Amino acid sequence: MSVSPRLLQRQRSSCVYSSIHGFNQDEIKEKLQAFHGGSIDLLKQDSGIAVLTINNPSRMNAFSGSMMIDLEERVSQLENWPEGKGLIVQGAAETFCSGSDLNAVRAISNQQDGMKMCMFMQNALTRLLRLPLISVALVEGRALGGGAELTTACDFRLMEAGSVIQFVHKHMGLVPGWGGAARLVHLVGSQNALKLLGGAVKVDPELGVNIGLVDGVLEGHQKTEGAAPLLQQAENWLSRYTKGPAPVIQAVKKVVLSGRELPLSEALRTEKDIFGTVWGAPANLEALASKSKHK
Ligand SMILES: CCCC(=O)SCCNC(=O)CCNC(=O)[C@H](O)C(C)(C)COP(=O)(O)OP(=O)(O)OC[C@H]1O[C@@H](n2cnc3c(N)ncnc32)[C@H](O)[C@@H]1OP(=O)(O)O
Repeated sequence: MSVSPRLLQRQRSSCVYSSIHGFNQDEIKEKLQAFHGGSIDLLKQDSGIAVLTINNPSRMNAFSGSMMIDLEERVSQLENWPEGKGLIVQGAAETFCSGSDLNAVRAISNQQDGMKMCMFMQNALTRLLRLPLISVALVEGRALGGGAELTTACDFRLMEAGSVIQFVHKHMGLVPGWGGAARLVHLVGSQNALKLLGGAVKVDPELGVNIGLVDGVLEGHQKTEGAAPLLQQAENWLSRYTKGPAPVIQAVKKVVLSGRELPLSEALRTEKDIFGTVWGAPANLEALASKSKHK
């Protein structure tokens, strides 16, 4: 698939690492490709809500090398989706993700490869978080290690009753490397982040809600009679934020993102630019026309 120069430029500006940091994406992709298995599947729906599925059930949806490459490609597709409004990230076969595939980790356990994989995944997950879509991680079963980090690359987290998010890195002699620690501190504050990482705490839905990591708890559809399928519950939850025209929803995400990531003056200037894309645009004119009392 050929990528347009504008899209390439947008991708680069969303990345943390580029050639000036000694990062060569093609080189690490070649290495990761050797560790195959599983896939990352993308379904773009007419509703403007896409579903991204981490699919490697025989390994509890652990990330193989080829799945890391898949993820980056799916993010590229989502960056180039003008009709998009929302995104749900889920795991296949009733569990979320057990982190990186330990077989692949063993094979690239040298310092150099580890750093390259780390930069590749930080770039991919930063681009995921910076998509102009409102995103939700739907946690069913377990989100462990890199799987827990992946949940923090979404705007919101929903947990099924009985599910667990656990930063198990300490047990592996590691710390998060996919950007999960930095994002966790933003989400729950440094005190709570230190507790979760230092204690490799099992976060259940109740604890998750209490510390502000989790935004909603869904009924387990297999345990609760009459409960809707989890994905349906997640789509219903998300739809309150994605109702309306795509350019407006994307603008909402962009102003919040710039407020979150940029120094105030820069965020204000960015907000002005984004405001300029919706002011006088069709949705704005239609809304004005419907207010007949104020003509
Ligand atoms: C910067 C990123 C850092 C990281 O992500 S490091 C990786 C962190 N993740 C982990 O340490 C999780 C390791 N897995 C486990 O603790 C357990 O498998 C887990 C997820 C609690 C499930 O336990 P059980 O329900 O008892 O099932 P099980 O152990 O028999 O697992 C079923 C099959 O899945 C495999 N699996 C699970 N997690 C994996 C992983 N991360 N990499 C590779 N394979 C993995 C496991 O080996 C087993 O396979 P098999 O049936 O024995 O062939």
